[in-house]
Amino acid sequence: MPVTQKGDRVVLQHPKLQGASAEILYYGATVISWKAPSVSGSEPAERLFVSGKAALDGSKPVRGGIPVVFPAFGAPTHPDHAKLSQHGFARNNIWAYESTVMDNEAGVSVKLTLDPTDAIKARFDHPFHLEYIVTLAEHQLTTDFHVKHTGLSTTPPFEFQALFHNYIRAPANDVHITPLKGVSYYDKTEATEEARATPKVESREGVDVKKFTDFVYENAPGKYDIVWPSGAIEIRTSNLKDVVVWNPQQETGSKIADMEEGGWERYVCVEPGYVCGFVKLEPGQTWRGQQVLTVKV
Ligand SMILES: O=P(O)(O)OC[C@H]1O[C@H](O)[C@H](O)[C@@H](O)[C@@H]1O
Repeated sequence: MPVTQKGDRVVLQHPKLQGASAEILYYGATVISWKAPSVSGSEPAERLFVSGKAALDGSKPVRGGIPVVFPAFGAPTHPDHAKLSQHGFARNNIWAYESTVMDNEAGVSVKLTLDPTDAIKARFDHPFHLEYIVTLAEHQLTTDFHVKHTGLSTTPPFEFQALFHNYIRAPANDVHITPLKGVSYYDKTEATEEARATPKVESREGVDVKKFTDFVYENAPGKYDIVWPSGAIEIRTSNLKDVVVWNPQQETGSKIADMEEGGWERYVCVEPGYVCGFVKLEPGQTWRGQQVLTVKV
């Protein structure tokens, strides 16, 4: 069966390619596994990092995979988001499985949804409907995030940020991310609020994460290559103008309670999103953000 619903997750299996699969937890609609073969046709291998200490039981957001960040990135900055926790509520609420959207020789695709609960309304009282479509193809995983304003025409618009927090499994000390040269970014590792709010310009041809990195690139190219000696992943995006590159290295990684020992050496987070400024959604409108992850080697 290409789509199997289990207790806490839905599992996608490629209809033709034995072992190519994806697993999505209902908690947070978090993709916690994506297995894809290399281009040369090797056995499908895990492409995402999930910490061995990650909670998968819904007690806290998953440390790894692809958490969905909505409606606020980081500590909320919008007055309307003041009651929300870091990265918002999409990643720590239970989504509903809606349907299998596609099931053919090319791949398989499912849709999950999230609507306001009383607990969400107490912190973010806006009429919305979220849809998340995850598509598994031979060397690809696509995630589509749709935000709909479901209010009547007289309802005020609402504002949000959105981001796919990809933990890409890769040897962190050997990765390079391109092409970000010349792109402005905010450096969240700076000690003062003023320095964090002052844009810098990326001067490197290929960005590495050999030291603690938490950079928010604004108006980035939208297509990124993450390359290391034995592998490469491409991320193509639509409607996601910014990208965050994060790796805590030992300096801050060792302080993260649910990070496995040395985990920071095994991934790089390359996170496309709309996080500088806010999307403003009018009643009846739907906003769509998409990424396509492709194994290139
Ligand atoms: O620990 P979390 O809430 O999952 O956040 C993990 C990381 O997410 C993003 O990459 C942010 O830019 C980082 O500042 C943050 O540390």
